[in-house]
Amino acid sequence: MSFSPGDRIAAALPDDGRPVPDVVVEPDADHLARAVASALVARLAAAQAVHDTATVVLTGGGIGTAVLERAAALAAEPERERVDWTAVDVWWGDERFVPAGSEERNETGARRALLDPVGVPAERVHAMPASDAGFAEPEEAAAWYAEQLAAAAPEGAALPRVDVLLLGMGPEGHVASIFPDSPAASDDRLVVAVRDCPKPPPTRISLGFAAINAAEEIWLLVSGEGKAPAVAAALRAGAGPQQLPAAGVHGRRATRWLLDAAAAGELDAAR
Ligand SMILES: O=C(O)[C@H](O)[C@@H](O)[C@H](O)[C@H](O)COP(=O)(O)O
Repeated sequence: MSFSPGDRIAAALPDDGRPVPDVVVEPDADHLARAVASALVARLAAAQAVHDTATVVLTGGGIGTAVLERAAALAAEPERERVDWTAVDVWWGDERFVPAGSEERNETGARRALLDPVGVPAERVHAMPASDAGFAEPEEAAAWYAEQLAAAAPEGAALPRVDVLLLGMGPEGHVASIFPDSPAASDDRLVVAVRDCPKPPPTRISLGFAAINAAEEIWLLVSGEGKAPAVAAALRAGAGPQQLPAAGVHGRRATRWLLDAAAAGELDAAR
């Protein structure tokens, strides 16, 4: 059996005791970005219907930024389901420890693509610190961000409720800035400093697995055939999060792999 665009193949995946991930395949990157943007707006609107506010954790990366651009375009279409962007809290899964405003920062791209066009209020935009924000070391910046998360948590909880946490994935299976066989992959802190990162820039801040996996829903956005082997490996029973961080990602209620056909190209071999 092969997977066609639009197939939902969760039932075909191995059952090794993990929450069964939901896998959705779209024909190409453009369709993927549009589909994820629609789903994101609907999911945040649904969270607002229950809680008044919604919380999303953003990713950098090509497909992640394309999703934000598509979400901003939806906000300009009044007939679409609407999210109240003034009542959305925005956090990040990882960030490059470079000066504010740098094009290398995930924050810079997200502000341009979505946050500024739709008018998310400044007090709801929880950016990870830039390298010129007054922290001498990324470890201090990471500790500060963990404090911000704790301060936003409801009584009795360690973290705020995260409705959707978006992640990209690198071709070797990294998520956020947790790279294969890196110290961050076995660090149980909520937020970690990352040094000597194999993908430039070398110094970063990242949520750890403990914070990532506290999200209600995690959506992994993956496009392109270069990532097909890592997608298949992460969905194979027994994949280890140290060697393949994407395999260590499990949302509390849902883990959704949102793929284009090229990224899904080796899923047959995963079964
Ligand atoms: O800082 C980073 O490198 C990103 O946060 C990273 O996790 C990214 O999301 C993936 O590498 C996918 O990136 P692409 O979609 O651009 O391949």
